[in-house]
Amino acid sequence: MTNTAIIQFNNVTKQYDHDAPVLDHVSFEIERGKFYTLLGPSGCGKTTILRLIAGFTEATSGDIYFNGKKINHIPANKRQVNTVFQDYALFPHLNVFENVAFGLRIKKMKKSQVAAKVKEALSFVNLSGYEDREIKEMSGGQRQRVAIARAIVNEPEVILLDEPLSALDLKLRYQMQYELRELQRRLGITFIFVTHDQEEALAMSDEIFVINKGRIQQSGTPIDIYDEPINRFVADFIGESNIAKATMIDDFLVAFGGEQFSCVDQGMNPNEPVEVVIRPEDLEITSFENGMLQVEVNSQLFRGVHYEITGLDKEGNEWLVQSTKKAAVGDKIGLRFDPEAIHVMRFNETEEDFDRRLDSYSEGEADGK
Ligand SMILES: Nc1ncnc2c1ncn2[C@@H]1O[C@H](COP(=O)(O)OP(=O)(O)OP(=O)(O)O)[C@@H](O)[C@H]1O
Repeated sequence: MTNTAIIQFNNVTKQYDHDAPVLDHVSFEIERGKFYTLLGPSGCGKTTILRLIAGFTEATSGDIYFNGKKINHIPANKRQVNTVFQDYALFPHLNVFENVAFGLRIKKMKKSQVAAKVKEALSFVNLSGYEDREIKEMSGGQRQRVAIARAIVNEPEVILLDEPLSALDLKLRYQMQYELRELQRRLGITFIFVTHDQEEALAMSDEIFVINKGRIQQSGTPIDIYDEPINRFVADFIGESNIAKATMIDDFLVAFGGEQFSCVDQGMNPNEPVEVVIRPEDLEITSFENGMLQVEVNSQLFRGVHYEITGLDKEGNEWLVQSTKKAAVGDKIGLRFDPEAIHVMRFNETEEDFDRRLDSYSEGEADGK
């Protein structure tokens, strides 16, 4: 475990009854003081990870550590963790002050200290002066802030946020994304945020875990995950992508769309079937003759800042391009791209498989193979 790791999952599996596991041998580390996002489609196991960290449920197998100590059987109220729920779970019959003070009162803190801490927490979320308001008199965004104040007032080491922005309209959602990110920076507490919205994850996080079917597919910074998706699921889930079936002819040479291209990837088997990703913004439109790939335009949409054009290559792959250039349906155009824009992926490889593959190369080198 690294020095800064605050939470560690070691081969954690969670299974209900005899169903397939909801989490399947999940291992990861959470470093102190960063903003993490668990990103994945509905039912992939995001909330289950939060519940295991909070102590609302126990792992079927595997170990969970907090600050280096195993916490598998430590009850929720003994953990240095607070949760902000999707529906905020505020007490409707209590005013803002009492909602925030609730946890401190349970701890039997002195009245004067409670008042000072609640005041500070409310000022952190820009709600100073709202102490006496009823919850029903607060807007969605304000309720959200009360829920956050209630979590931070306990001074936890980690705050878990389960889709906390999903009930807000788009404009407020953007504002709260900004506020939450700023708040995390100011407090320096570790935030673990759950969402199924990839844009939200890219905008807010230091680190993202992309999860599918109970397994972490990839973890990394937003830029790593966007630029270097490890498999089709991640490439597809994070932003718009062009994904095509391809053949890795040799190191640095890949074939797709009926042509061969230089690329920066290596270390696969000769003629291994793979998939390639090229982001739409990395494709440039040129004349048919000058195209590295030649396509026939089959759709065009004006999106305000650019046109979104799709075209089919001679193998029938569809390529989406974002361009300020116009092209009409039926036009034959060429596409150009840099070798770095081509990203080669092995079929269904997850991060763990990838790491194992890298290890096996270095072991091979050490053996002199
Ligand atoms: N108490 C339970 N008993 C049986 N199955 C459960 C239980 N809780 C969750 N599950 C199942 O575990 C799977 C993962 O659920 P989880 O809530 O972790 O997903 P999620 O990624 O947070 O989804 P969402 O975005 O829809 O909240 C789902 O298939 C769900 O039906």
